Amino acid sequence: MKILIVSGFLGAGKTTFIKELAKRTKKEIAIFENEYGTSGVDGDILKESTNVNIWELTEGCICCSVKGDFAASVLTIANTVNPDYLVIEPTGVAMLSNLIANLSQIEYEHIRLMAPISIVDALSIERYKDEFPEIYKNQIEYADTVIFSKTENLSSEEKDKLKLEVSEINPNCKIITEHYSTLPDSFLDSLLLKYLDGAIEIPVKEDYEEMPDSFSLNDISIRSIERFIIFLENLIRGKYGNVFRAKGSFAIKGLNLRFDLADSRYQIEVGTDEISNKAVFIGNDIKKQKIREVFFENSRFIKIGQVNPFPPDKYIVFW
Ligand SMILES: Nc1nc2c(ncn2[C@@H]2O[C@H](COP(=O)(O)OP(=O)(O)OP(=O)(O)O)[C@@H](O)[C@H]2O)c(=O)[nH]1
Repeated sequence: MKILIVSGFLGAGKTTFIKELAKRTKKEIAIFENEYGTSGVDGDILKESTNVNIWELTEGCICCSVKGDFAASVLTIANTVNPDYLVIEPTGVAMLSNLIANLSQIEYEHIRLMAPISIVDALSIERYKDEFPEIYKNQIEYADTVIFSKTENLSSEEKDKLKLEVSEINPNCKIITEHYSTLPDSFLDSLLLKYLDGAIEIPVKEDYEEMPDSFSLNDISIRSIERFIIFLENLIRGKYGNVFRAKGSFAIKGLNLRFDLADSRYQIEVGTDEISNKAVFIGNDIKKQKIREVFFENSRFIKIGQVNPFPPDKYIVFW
Protein backbone atom coordinates (compact mmCIF):
# COMPACT_ATOMS: atom_id res chain seq x y z
CA MET A 1 0.00 0.00 0.00
CA LYS A 2 1.33 3.41 -0.94
CA ILE A 3 0.49 6.40 1.24
CA LEU A 4 0.01 9.88 -0.16
CA ILE A 5 -0.37 12.74 2.34
CA VAL A 6 -2.36 15.74 1.10
CA SER A 7 -1.77 18.44 3.69
CA GLY A 8 -2.78 22.10 3.70
CA PHE A 9 -4.24 24.68 6.03
CA LEU A 10 -7.88 24.72 7.21
CA GLY A 11 -10.15 25.35 4.24
CA ALA A 12 -7.27 25.38 1.74
CA GLY A 13 -9.07 22.93 -0.52
CA LYS A 14 -7.70 19.50 0.45
CA THR A 15 -11.04 17.69 0.22
CA THR A 16 -11.87 19.39 -3.09
CA PHE A 17 -8.50 18.35 -4.49
CA ILE A 18 -8.82 14.75 -3.26
CA LYS A 19 -12.29 14.52 -4.81
CA GLU A 20 -10.81 15.54 -8.15
CA LEU A 21 -7.92 13.11 -7.77
CA ALA A 22 -10.30 10.24 -6.93
CA LYS A 23 -12.49 11.09 -9.90
CA ARG A 24 -9.74 11.41 -12.47
CA THR A 25 -7.13 8.84 -11.59
CA LYS A 26 -7.50 5.25 -12.71
CA LYS A 27 -5.55 4.00 -9.69
CA GLU A 28 -7.32 2.26 -6.84
CA ILE A 29 -7.41 4.67 -3.91
CA ALA A 30 -8.90 4.81 -0.43
CA ILE A 31 -9.06 7.88 1.80
CA PHE A 32 -8.21 8.46 5.44
CA GLU A 33 -9.74 11.69 6.67
CA ASN A 34 -8.79 13.40 9.92
CA GLU A 35 -11.11 16.29 10.72
CA TYR A 36 -10.49 19.11 13.12
CA GLY A 37 -13.58 19.26 15.28
CA THR A 38 -15.97 16.42 15.80
CA SER A 39 -18.46 16.81 13.02
CA GLY A 40 -17.16 14.65 10.14
CA VAL A 41 -18.60 16.94 7.45
CA ASP A 42 -15.89 16.22 4.85
CA GLY A 43 -16.35 12.48 5.18
CA ASP A 44 -20.00 12.87 4.16
CA ILE A 45 -19.01 14.95 1.13
CA LEU A 46 -16.38 12.48 0.01
CA LYS A 47 -18.72 9.52 0.46
CA GLU A 48 -21.32 11.15 -1.77
CA SER A 49 -18.98 12.20 -4.53
CA THR A 50 -16.54 9.32 -4.75
CA ASN A 51 -16.80 5.57 -4.86
CA VAL A 52 -13.84 4.90 -2.69
CA ASN A 53 -13.43 3.50 0.81
CA ILE A 54 -13.20 6.27 3.40
CA TRP A 55 -12.11 6.16 7.03
CA GLU A 56 -12.65 9.08 9.31
CA LEU A 57 -11.02 10.10 12.54
CA THR A 58 -12.57 13.13 14.17
CA GLU A 59 -10.94 13.06 17.57
CA GLY A 60 -7.65 14.81 17.87
CA CYS A 61 -5.01 15.50 15.29
CA ILE A 62 -3.11 12.60 13.73
CA CYS A 63 0.16 14.49 13.92
CA CYS A 64 -0.01 14.91 17.69
CA SER A 65 -2.35 13.49 20.34
CA VAL A 66 -3.63 10.31 18.71
CA LYS A 67 -0.38 9.28 17.07
CA GLY A 68 -0.38 5.64 18.23
CA ASP A 69 -4.00 5.02 17.27
CA PHE A 70 -3.42 6.57 13.90
CA ALA A 71 -0.40 4.49 12.95
CA ALA A 72 -2.26 1.38 14.15
CA SER A 73 -5.29 2.30 12.01
CA VAL A 74 -3.11 2.70 8.94
CA LEU A 75 -1.50 -0.68 9.59
CA THR A 76 -4.95 -2.26 9.93
CA ILE A 77 -6.04 -0.77 6.61
CA ALA A 78 -2.86 -2.11 4.97
CA ASN A 79 -3.42 -5.56 6.43
CA THR A 80 -7.11 -5.82 5.61
CA VAL A 81 -8.44 -3.69 2.73
CA ASN A 82 -4.97 -3.05 1.35
CA PRO A 83 -5.81 -0.50 -1.36
CA ASP A 84 -3.07 0.40 -3.86
CA TYR A 85 -3.08 3.94 -2.46
CA LEU A 86 -4.20 5.39 0.84
CA VAL A 87 -4.64 9.15 0.52
CA ILE A 88 -4.36 10.78 3.94
CA GLU A 89 -5.98 14.14 4.56
CA PRO A 90 -4.67 15.45 7.88
CA THR A 91 -6.36 18.30 9.74
CA GLY A 92 -5.51 21.76 8.48
CA VAL A 93 -3.41 22.44 11.56
CA ALA A 94 -1.26 19.31 11.32
CA MET A 95 2.51 19.63 11.27
CA LEU A 96 3.43 17.82 8.08
CA SER A 97 6.88 16.89 9.38
CA ASN A 98 5.38 15.11 12.41
CA LEU A 99 2.99 13.17 10.27
CA ILE A 100 5.76 12.01 7.94
CA ALA A 101 7.92 11.04 10.92
CA ASN A 102 5.01 9.14 12.46
CA LEU A 103 4.23 7.22 9.28
CA SER A 104 7.89 6.51 8.58
CA GLN A 105 7.86 4.23 11.62
CA ILE A 106 5.41 1.83 10.00
CA GLU A 107 7.03 1.94 6.59
CA TYR A 108 8.32 -1.41 5.38
CA GLU A 109 8.37 -3.09 1.97
CA HIS A 110 4.58 -3.36 1.91
CA ILE A 111 3.84 0.21 3.12
CA ARG A 112 5.56 2.98 1.19
CA LEU A 113 5.31 6.74 1.65
CA MET A 114 4.84 8.83 -1.45
CA ALA A 115 6.25 12.35 -1.80
CA PRO A 116 3.76 14.55 0.14
CA ILE A 117 1.60 17.29 -1.31
CA SER A 118 0.50 20.55 0.28
CA ILE A 119 -2.47 22.55 -0.91
CA VAL A 120 -2.02 26.27 -0.27
CA ASP A 121 -4.93 28.70 -0.46
CA ALA A 122 -3.80 31.43 -2.85
CA LEU A 123 -6.39 33.88 -1.55
CA SER A 124 -5.76 33.47 2.19
CA ILE A 125 -2.01 32.98 2.28
CA GLU A 126 -1.32 36.32 3.98
CA ARG A 127 -3.79 35.77 6.79
CA TYR A 128 -2.66 32.25 7.65
CA LYS A 129 1.02 33.14 7.31
CA ASP A 130 0.39 35.85 9.83
CA GLU A 131 -1.81 33.93 12.29
CA PHE A 132 -0.21 30.44 12.09
CA PRO A 133 3.33 31.04 10.82
CA GLU A 134 4.79 27.76 12.09
CA ILE A 135 2.13 25.50 10.59
CA TYR A 136 2.13 27.46 7.35
CA LYS A 137 5.92 27.15 7.02
CA ASN A 138 6.03 23.49 8.05
CA GLN A 139 3.40 22.44 5.51
CA ILE A 140 5.45 24.03 2.73
CA GLU A 141 8.89 23.06 3.99
CA TYR A 142 8.17 19.32 4.01
CA ALA A 143 6.04 19.15 0.87
CA ASP A 144 7.42 17.72 -2.33
CA THR A 145 4.74 19.45 -4.40
CA VAL A 146 2.88 22.61 -3.42
CA ILE A 147 -0.38 23.06 -5.29
CA PHE A 148 -2.07 26.42 -5.03
CA SER A 149 -5.86 26.31 -4.89
CA LYS A 150 -8.27 29.14 -5.77
CA THR A 151 -6.00 30.49 -8.53
CA GLU A 152 -8.70 30.52 -11.22
CA ASN A 153 -8.84 34.31 -11.44
CA LEU A 154 -5.24 35.24 -10.68
CA SER A 155 -2.95 37.06 -13.11
CA SER A 156 0.43 35.62 -14.07
CA GLU A 157 2.15 38.31 -11.94
CA GLU A 158 0.15 37.20 -8.91
CA LYS A 159 1.04 33.59 -9.59
CA ASP A 160 4.74 34.47 -9.90
CA LYS A 161 4.57 36.19 -6.53
CA LEU A 162 3.05 33.07 -4.96
CA LYS A 163 5.82 30.94 -6.46
CA LEU A 164 8.42 33.22 -4.96
CA GLU A 165 6.84 33.04 -1.49
CA VAL A 166 6.97 29.25 -1.54
CA SER A 167 10.40 28.86 -3.08
CA GLU A 168 11.85 31.06 -0.34
CA ILE A 169 10.70 28.47 2.20
CA ASN A 170 11.30 25.36 0.11
CA PRO A 171 13.53 25.90 -2.94
CA ASN A 172 13.34 22.21 -3.90
CA CYS A 173 9.62 21.65 -4.17
CA LYS A 174 7.55 21.64 -7.32
CA ILE A 175 5.09 24.56 -7.30
CA ILE A 176 1.82 24.44 -9.24
CA THR A 177 -0.07 27.68 -9.66
CA GLU A 178 -2.16 26.68 -12.68
CA HIS A 179 -5.46 25.41 -11.36
CA TYR A 180 -5.27 21.60 -11.23
CA SER A 181 -8.69 21.28 -12.86
CA THR A 182 -7.09 22.61 -16.06
CA LEU A 183 -4.12 20.22 -15.93
CA PRO A 184 -4.17 16.83 -17.70
CA ASP A 185 -4.82 13.54 -15.89
CA SER A 186 -1.15 12.69 -16.36
CA PHE A 187 -0.30 15.45 -13.86
CA LEU A 188 -2.52 13.87 -11.19
CA ASP A 189 -1.11 10.43 -11.97
CA SER A 190 2.42 11.74 -11.62
CA LEU A 191 1.65 12.66 -8.00
CA LEU A 192 0.97 8.99 -7.33
CA LEU A 193 4.25 7.82 -8.76
CA LYS A 194 6.93 9.60 -6.76
CA TYR A 195 8.24 8.03 -3.56
CA LEU A 196 9.36 10.07 -0.58
CA ASP A 197 13.10 10.42 -0.44
CA GLY A 198 13.84 8.22 2.57
CA ALA A 199 17.25 9.80 3.04
CA ILE A 200 15.75 13.07 4.31
CA GLU A 201 15.94 13.51 8.06
CA ILE A 202 12.54 14.54 9.46
CA PRO A 203 12.67 16.13 12.91
CA VAL A 204 9.72 15.61 15.30
CA LYS A 205 8.36 18.79 16.78
CA GLU A 206 6.93 18.39 20.26
CA ASP A 207 5.73 21.93 21.00
CA TYR A 208 3.16 23.52 18.78
CA GLU A 209 1.87 27.00 18.30
CA GLU A 210 -1.49 27.50 19.89
CA MET A 211 -4.22 25.50 18.15
CA PRO A 212 -7.50 27.18 17.26
CA ASP A 213 -10.61 26.24 19.14
CA SER A 214 -13.28 24.12 17.49
CA PHE A 215 -16.94 24.00 18.27
CA SER A 216 -19.45 21.52 16.84
CA LEU A 217 -23.24 21.49 16.93
CA ASN A 218 -25.62 18.65 16.06
CA ASP A 219 -29.34 18.67 15.29
CA ILE A 220 -29.21 22.29 14.19
CA SER A 221 -32.04 24.16 12.56
CA ILE A 222 -32.47 27.67 11.27
CA ARG A 223 -35.52 29.77 10.57
CA SER A 224 -34.81 31.03 7.05
CA ILE A 225 -32.07 31.12 4.42
CA GLU A 226 -32.04 34.91 4.62
CA ARG A 227 -31.36 34.72 8.32
CA PHE A 228 -28.60 32.22 7.69
CA ILE A 229 -26.88 34.45 5.14
CA ILE A 230 -26.97 37.33 7.61
CA PHE A 231 -25.42 34.98 10.16
CA LEU A 232 -22.58 34.05 7.75
CA GLU A 233 -21.94 37.71 6.92
CA ASN A 234 -21.73 38.50 10.61
CA LEU A 235 -19.49 35.51 11.17
CA ILE A 236 -17.03 36.91 8.62
CA ARG A 237 -17.19 40.33 10.23
CA GLY A 238 -16.19 38.89 13.60
CA LYS A 239 -19.49 39.15 15.45
CA TYR A 240 -19.06 35.56 16.69
CA GLY A 241 -15.34 35.74 17.43
CA ASN A 242 -12.41 35.11 15.09
CA VAL A 243 -14.01 32.23 13.17
CA PHE A 244 -12.03 31.48 10.01
CA ARG A 245 -13.44 28.06 9.12
CA ALA A 246 -17.00 26.80 9.35
CA LYS A 247 -18.92 24.13 7.53
CA GLY A 248 -22.02 22.05 7.94
CA SER A 249 -25.37 21.03 6.58
CA PHE A 250 -29.00 21.31 7.50
CA ALA A 251 -32.46 20.98 6.00
CA ILE A 252 -34.75 23.94 5.68
CA LYS A 253 -38.21 24.09 4.13
CA GLY A 254 -37.64 20.85 2.21
CA LEU A 255 -34.24 21.93 0.89
CA ASN A 256 -30.99 20.29 1.90
CA LEU A 257 -28.30 22.90 2.35
CA ARG A 258 -24.59 22.56 2.75
CA PHE A 259 -22.47 25.55 3.69
CA ASP A 260 -18.75 26.06 3.67
CA LEU A 261 -16.86 29.10 4.90
CA ALA A 262 -13.11 29.54 4.64
CA ASP A 263 -11.53 32.84 5.70
CA SER A 264 -13.91 35.50 4.37
CA ARG A 265 -15.55 33.53 1.58
CA TYR A 266 -18.47 31.18 1.82
CA GLN A 267 -20.67 29.09 -0.38
CA ILE A 268 -24.04 27.51 0.12
CA GLU A 269 -25.10 24.54 -1.94
CA VAL A 270 -28.61 23.23 -2.28
CA GLY A 271 -28.86 19.54 -2.98
CA THR A 272 -31.07 16.52 -2.88
CA ASP A 273 -28.57 14.23 -1.15
CA GLU A 274 -29.51 13.22 2.34
CA ILE A 275 -27.67 15.32 4.89
CA SER A 276 -27.31 15.44 8.63
CA ASN A 277 -27.98 18.61 10.56
CA LYS A 278 -24.60 19.55 11.93
CA ALA A 279 -21.99 22.30 11.85
CA VAL A 280 -18.45 22.95 12.98
CA PHE A 281 -16.80 26.30 13.68
CA ILE A 282 -13.05 26.77 14.01
CA GLY A 283 -11.27 29.87 15.22
CA ASN A 284 -10.30 31.77 18.32
CA ASP A 285 -12.47 33.34 21.00
CA ILE A 286 -15.55 31.77 19.45
CA LYS A 287 -18.75 33.17 20.95
CA LYS A 288 -20.30 29.74 21.35
CA GLN A 289 -23.44 30.74 23.17
CA LYS A 290 -24.29 33.35 20.55
CA ILE A 291 -23.86 30.78 17.76
CA ARG A 292 -25.95 28.26 19.68
CA GLU A 293 -28.74 30.82 19.92
CA VAL A 294 -28.79 31.20 16.12
CA PHE A 295 -29.12 27.47 15.49
CA PHE A 296 -31.41 26.49 18.29
CA GLU A 297 -33.74 29.43 18.39
CA ASN A 298 -36.58 27.32 17.00
CA SER A 299 -36.37 24.94 19.92
CA ARG A 300 -37.18 27.82 22.23
CA PHE A 301 -40.40 28.53 20.38
CA ILE A 302 -43.59 26.58 19.79
CA LYS A 303 -46.25 27.24 17.21
CA ILE A 304 -49.49 27.39 19.07
CA GLY A 305 -51.84 26.75 16.16
CA GLN A 306 -55.55 27.53 16.45
CA VAL A 307 -55.59 29.21 19.81
CA ASN A 308 -52.72 31.38 18.73
CA PRO A 309 -53.51 34.99 19.60
CA PHE A 310 -50.75 36.05 17.22
CA PRO A 311 -50.85 35.97 13.41
CA PRO A 312 -50.21 32.39 12.14
CA ASP A 313 -46.59 33.01 11.24
CA LYS A 314 -45.68 34.20 14.72
CA TYR A 315 -44.17 32.07 17.44
CA ILE A 316 -44.39 32.25 21.19
CA VAL A 317 -41.58 31.70 23.65
CA PHE A 318 -41.98 28.40 25.47
CA TRP A 319 -40.22 29.31 28.67
N1 LIG B 1 -12.75 28.89 -6.13
C1 LIG B 1 -12.22 27.82 -5.53
N2 LIG B 1 -12.75 27.37 -4.39
C2 LIG B 1 -12.17 26.28 -3.84
C3 LIG B 1 -11.05 25.63 -4.41
N3 LIG B 1 -10.69 24.61 -3.61
C4 LIG B 1 -11.57 24.61 -2.58
N4 LIG B 1 -12.46 25.61 -2.73
C5 LIG B 1 -13.54 25.96 -1.79
O1 LIG B 1 -12.93 26.23 -0.53
C6 LIG B 1 -13.73 25.73 0.53
C7 LIG B 1 -12.93 24.74 1.37
O2 LIG B 1 -12.59 23.63 0.57
P1 LIG B 1 -12.27 22.18 1.18
O3 LIG B 1 -11.84 21.32 0.05
O4 LIG B 1 -13.37 21.72 2.03
O5 LIG B 1 -11.03 22.56 2.10
P2 LIG B 1 -10.26 21.61 3.14
O6 LIG B 1 -8.83 21.99 3.07
O7 LIG B 1 -10.59 20.19 2.89
O8 LIG B 1 -10.90 22.09 4.49
P3 LIG B 1 -10.68 21.48 5.97
O9 LIG B 1 -10.65 19.99 5.81
O10 LIG B 1 -11.84 21.97 6.73
O11 LIG B 1 -9.41 22.01 6.48
C8 LIG B 1 -14.95 25.10 -0.14
O12 LIG B 1 -15.99 26.05 -0.15
C9 LIG B 1 -14.47 24.79 -1.54
O13 LIG B 1 -15.52 24.76 -2.48
C10 LIG B 1 -10.50 26.15 -5.63
O14 LIG B 1 -9.50 25.70 -6.17
N5 LIG B 1 -11.14 27.26 -6.12
